[in-house]
Order: sequence, then C-alpha cells, then structure tokens
Amino acid sequence: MALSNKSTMIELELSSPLFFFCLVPLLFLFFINCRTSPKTNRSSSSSNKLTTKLPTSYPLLGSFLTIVKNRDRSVQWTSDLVRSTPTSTFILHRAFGQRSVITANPANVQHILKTHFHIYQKGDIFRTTLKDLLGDGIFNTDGDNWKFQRQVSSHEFNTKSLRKFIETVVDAELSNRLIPILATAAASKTVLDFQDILQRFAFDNICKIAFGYDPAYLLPSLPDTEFAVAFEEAVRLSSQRFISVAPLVWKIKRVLNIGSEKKLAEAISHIREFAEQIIKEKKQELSEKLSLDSVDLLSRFLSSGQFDDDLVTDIVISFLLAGRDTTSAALTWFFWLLSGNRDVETDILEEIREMSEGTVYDEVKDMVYTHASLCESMRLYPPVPIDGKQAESDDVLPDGTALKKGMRVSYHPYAMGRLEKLWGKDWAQFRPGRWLEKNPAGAAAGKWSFVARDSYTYPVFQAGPRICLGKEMAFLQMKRVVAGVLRRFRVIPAVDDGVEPVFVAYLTSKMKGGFPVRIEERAGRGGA
Ligand code: HEM
Repeated sequence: MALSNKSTMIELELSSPLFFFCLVPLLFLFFINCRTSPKTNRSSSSSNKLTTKLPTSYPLLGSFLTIVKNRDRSVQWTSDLVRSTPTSTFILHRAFGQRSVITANPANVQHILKTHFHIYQKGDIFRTTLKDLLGDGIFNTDGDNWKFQRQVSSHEFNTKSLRKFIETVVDAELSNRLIPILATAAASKTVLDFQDILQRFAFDNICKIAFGYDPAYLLPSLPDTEFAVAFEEAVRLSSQRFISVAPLVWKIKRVLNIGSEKKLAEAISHIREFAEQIIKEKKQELSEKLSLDSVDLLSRFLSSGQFDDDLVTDIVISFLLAGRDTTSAALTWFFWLLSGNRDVETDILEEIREMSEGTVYDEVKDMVYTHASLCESMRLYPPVPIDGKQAESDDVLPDGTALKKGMRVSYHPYAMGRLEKLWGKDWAQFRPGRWLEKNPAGAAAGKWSFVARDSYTYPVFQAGPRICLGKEMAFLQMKRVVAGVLRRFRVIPAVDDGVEPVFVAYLTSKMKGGFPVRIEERAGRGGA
C-alpha cells in the first residue's frame, strides 16, 4: 500500500547530497549548542511548564530535528502539543526561519475560515505544491476562479442530483459489487483488507459522479486498474512534497526529472491523458444529445461552455481527490470503533430495522442515530486531520497569536476532537449519544433528534465559504453503506486482542497497513 512508502521517501531525501549540502552546516550550529528557547504565542510562552513541552528551536534549524523524529506521527505529535497549551495554539519553528501556526482553538478557526476568510487563502505554498496534479481546479485555487467553479459545481449537489446519486450510483455499487464480495468472504472465511475495499468502493462512486465513467475498481479480483493506480501514486507523491526537507529539494528533482518527481510526472501524464480521452468521448456524446440528462460533473462543466478542456480536466481531478479517500477513511475508522462498541452497533441495527418503507433516499436521510455515530467517529478520526491556509497579510488571531504575511496557519480537527474543554472529561469515549437528544413531546416523542455542533468546534468538513461541497453526499453514501453492510454482516477485526490500528495521515487519514477483517453473516438474514 502507498503509505508504507512514506518513510522510505523521507529517508531517501535525508540521504540525498542536497540534504547534506544544505543542512550539515546547520547541524554544526546545532552541536555547538547555540540554542534559543522556543517562542510560542503570547499566552503559552508565559507558562514555564507549557514551554518545556514545546520543541526547542535552534538558529536556522528551528525544530527540524524534532519534526523529523516525529515524522511518522506528526498529526498525533502536533495534536499533543496543541492540546497542552492554554490557548490550544502554538508556533512551529521550521528550518530556515519558517514559522507556522497550528491551532485547535474554535475562535481562531472561525476567524480563519469565516470572519477573516479574505486574508486566509490556499496561498502559494499549497498551490505550487499541488499545481502539477490539481492545476487550477477548485481545490487548488482562490478568488474569482474558485468562486465560479464552486457556483457551477454546487448544482451537482442539489436534492435532485443527490437523490439520483444515492439511488443509482451508490446502490448499484453496493448491491452488485460490495455485498457479493462480502458474502463470498463470509462463506470462504477469507480475511479482507476492509480499508482497501472501501477505497475501491469510493473510487468507483466518485468516478461515476465526476466523469460518468465506471473504472470497475471494486471487483472480486481486486484489480490494479491502471487509472486508479496512477491516481493513487500521483496523490502519494504530491503529498510527499509537503514533507520534503525544503521545497527546493523537490523543485530541483522536478527540473532534473529524477526520482520521485519523475514518477510523479509519469503518473500525472497518465491521469491527464485518460481524462482527456474521456472528455473527448463526453463531448461527442453531448453533441449527439438534444438535452442534458447526464448527472456527472464533466457534462455539467462542458455544457456550461465557460471552461476550456484543460480547466475542465483540472476541476474533475479536484473532485476525484475530494471524494476518493474521505468517505472511505471515515468508514474504515467507523467500522473499527463499532467493533469495540457492540452496544452502539445494536442501536444502529435497531434503527436500520425500523427504517421507513419510503425511497432509499428518504430512508437514509432518517438515520439519525447512524448519523450521530458517524459524526462521533469522525470526531476522533477526522478524514482530513489537519488542514492549512496562508496569511495574505499580517494579522492577529483572537487568542493573540500574531501572524506575518506569508505564514502558514493550520487548524487541527484531530486535536479539536480530543480537547476536554470542548467535549468534556469523556472525550476519549466513542459515545454517539453526545450528538443526540430525545424528543420530549409531539408526534416524534421518544425519538432521537440530532444536535449538531458548530462547524468551528467541529471543522471536520471545514467551515465558512469553503465548507465541503460534498458533505451531504458523503453522509448519504456512508449511511447507505453502513445500512447495507450491517443489515446482513458483522465486520470483525482480524487482529490479536488489544492490538490497536495505527493512525497515519497522508492528506487524508488512513490505517497503517490496512484494516484486516473477517466477515460473518448475521443469523437469519437474506440479501442486502
Ligand atoms: C467524510 C467525507 C468528507 C470529508 C470529511 C470532507 C472534508 C472536506 C474538507 C476538510 C474540505 C476542505 C479542504 C481544503 O480546502 O483544504 C473539503 C472540501 C471539499 N470537498 Fe469534501 N469531504 C468529504 C467528502 C466529500 C465528497 C464525497 C465530495 C464530492 C463528491 C467532496 C467535495 C469537496 C469539494 C469540491 C471541496 C472543495 C470546496 C471548496 O474549496 O470550495 N467532499 N472537504
């Protein structure tokens, strides 16, 4: 799996001549011990106890060595740091004097994502790093270009499209692919990597939404579908640019077309060739039709006549990235948590069995307890665990942290889901009940109502003007999968008792090494 290559890549970079050329002089400075105390934000630097927990910063090197030491658990490490400061914010000193702010403070999150949205953009660092893969697609652009793409895409997420999505795309994938694979695994007592299965499921779904094309990635043979593999490779290599010793390292490799950059260029060229071919076919199809009855995004963008082919390709690739690993990450951790909380599973089953006789769409919309359970699982394991912006001008956050123009600021949903001051003493417990209240009276008396948290305390889907466009679609898809799977099967982790999966982040969160499970048919169940 792609993840296992991550640390290998970092080691490669650390052993490269470039690394020694740039950093040996700095290591010398480090060993002669001319170190400074870490400067944190105003409030936390006033507390000795807390400053000792923050990594020491050295001239030029910053906290580089500690960052490298924690590279395989950077989300957990930064989460521990941010949670240990009184304002839930700290400044990380990177090499060459670069500083970035990391925060888990809801007031700061609201400031960055909503009230001072105009100051906090994707910025040059993010855009340049992902430019080869995402071009100027919605995920990688700011200003008017972003606004227009968002406006056109939002039609894909209206009720009619969502209904069609759940009733055609998701249900077909579920009944024709996922359920048969699980039934076979149950009958043959095979161990499946459930993370891989869910990723394949999500990839087929998002390709159908974005392109109107079925890559058939979730088949019993678990094929190495060329397009899917190229996409996986391109995301993996692009995200490794973020953990490069310095951006200069990957930029030089790119110019020389060597190592990981050569592989990245090949994967991207494969993706674009493939996308261009689909665009050609789709244009042909559209020219032969009198009216637009396709639901896919590609048809919508091509028919708008506002975008050239290159930009349409960029936009579609952004959507593949947005929808590919997010729902699968959420579901992987959800099934893991459920396996250790059988009481929650029982309540979900009860809800599934009581579901209305209406259409699939209405049924899924009514699954309040399952909705709460998914929110609770994403609180502890958010699919996008940490996300960043860049300040376009000097600014001061509500907790007093000062930012200079060009500084990166990251908000940290993983840390925020673990803050006692936000979730109470039992924050570590998987308890869907914290999102629910019983209706006291009326027709729905005794039924559960969902109690949402504000999106700055729970920015799992981001918040403000750039809040995730696919949020509702994601919930519909996830609830349909949960209902389809649990109604018929039990998912049992195939790991020794007491073994916990390892959380790793890779743009989106993953279980290191996959999620091995056994599937059991529930007694007395028929089909999906
Ligand atoms: C559990 C599932 C999901 C989670 C947790 C999630 C989370 C997020 C987050 C954190 C962002 C902000 C990323 C950034 O700007 O850096 C985002 C943006 C976005 N998401 Fe999702 N997402 C999910 C599923 C989906 C799905 C299924 C789709 C589409 C089919 C989608 C489409 C988008 C789009 C288009 C954006 C960009 C919005 C913009 O910049 O205006 N997401 N999502």
